[in-house]
Amino acid sequence: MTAVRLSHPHRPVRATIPLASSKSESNRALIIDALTGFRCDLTNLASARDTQTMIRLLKSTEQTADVLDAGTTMRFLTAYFTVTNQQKIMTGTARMCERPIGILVDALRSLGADITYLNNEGYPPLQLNGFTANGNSELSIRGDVSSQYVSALLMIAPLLPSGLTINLTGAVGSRPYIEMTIEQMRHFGAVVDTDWTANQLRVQPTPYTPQSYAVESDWSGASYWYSVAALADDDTAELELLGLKARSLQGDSAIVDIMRPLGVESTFTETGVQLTKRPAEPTLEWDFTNCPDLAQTVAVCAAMKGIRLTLTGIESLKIKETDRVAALQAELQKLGAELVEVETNHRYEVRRLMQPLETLSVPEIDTYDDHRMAMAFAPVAMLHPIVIHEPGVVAKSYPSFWDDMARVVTVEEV
Ligand SMILES: O=C(O)C1=C[C@@H](OP(=O)(O)O)[C@@H](O)[C@H](O)C1
Ligand SMILES: C=C(OP(=O)(O)O)C(=O)O
Repeated sequence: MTAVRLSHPHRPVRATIPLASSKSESNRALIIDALTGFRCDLTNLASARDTQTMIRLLKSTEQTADVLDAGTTMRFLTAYFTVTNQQKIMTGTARMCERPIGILVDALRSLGADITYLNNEGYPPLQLNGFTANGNSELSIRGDVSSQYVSALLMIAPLLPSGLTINLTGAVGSRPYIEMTIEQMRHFGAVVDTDWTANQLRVQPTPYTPQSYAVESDWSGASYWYSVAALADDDTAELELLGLKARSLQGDSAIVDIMRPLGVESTFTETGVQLTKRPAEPTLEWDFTNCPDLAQTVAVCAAMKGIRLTLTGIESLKIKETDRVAALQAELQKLGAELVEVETNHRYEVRRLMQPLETLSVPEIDTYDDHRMAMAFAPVAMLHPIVIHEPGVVAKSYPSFWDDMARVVTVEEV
């Protein structure tokens, strides 16, 4: 399928959305399960390609582990194969080989890993040549590039002879993902102390104990439904999102607070969360340091509602599945909007050019091999027909996205 055309919101806008399970929770649970010798009972694991790839590679006896475009799978498996002394070649898509990994490799080397770069220094592909713990039990690591390096080190730390103390230097981005890792580790019996004033994390050499674990629905995937509700031109719109909890390990549950001023009220029920409409506010400023995966959803939604949005904390978007800042800049223009850097200290604004929607032709959105570009722009269909190219990209995190979308709009292959 090369494109889908989305149009004609169903009236009234009323639907129950099954959602996908969280790939972030799934991939952590799978690594920890592997470190217990596969003795845990994991339920509701994600159907996301990133998680299915993790499952496949954990079981594979092949020497090359191709993670495709899955960042967590690359970073977590690099640490896992290292600590379990498996000699592997770690590789992925062309884009994965442009996503930095040197900070994690340096940290693993400082613990006794023998790792070589097969192509460019600091980037996959990597060759893992073996591991002999050298007794080092403390390291410092930058916290402002990717939290996935920190999560990867934390999860293997209970297996190190003296545990591990991690000192995070500089600003810490995506901290809720580090906290998710720690909470899941504790669930499986790890002993982790945190001192967030000193940005120090201490893991004792206490082995994991096998437990059961049920993965929650994915809050990042839920964000697209918040945008659908915000853009619905129907004050009675009601969406029920299944399997989400008010007390979540996922930092992207911040979408509840972000979307209130954009016109969406959340009510938690026994089965998930109910979205209803409320009046929107004319401006919003949000720091996405803790929830970078929400930035695209909120930028497109604000652009379509004519809300002036100021975004900070989006620097890490440049090293994700694509340069998401550049991709947003190019594609928002097709909606008569723009994303501009207003100050050099990474402060951006989304501005909607006051072009009436009716005068837009049907925008054709390019997706840059990025699932979140496809899903962030899809809710535009609540107000104006839209074509999304390469819709298959959603498989990375939310393979059933278009089936769920067909519950609220007409989805046609074109
Ligand atoms: O640990 C995780 O599960 C993730 C951490 C975040 O990455 P960064 O830490 O690189 O920002 C996020 O963008 C990614 O989708 C998933
Ligand atoms: C950035 C993402 O994933 P990863 O870094 O795990 O590839 C994402 O899912 O938006």
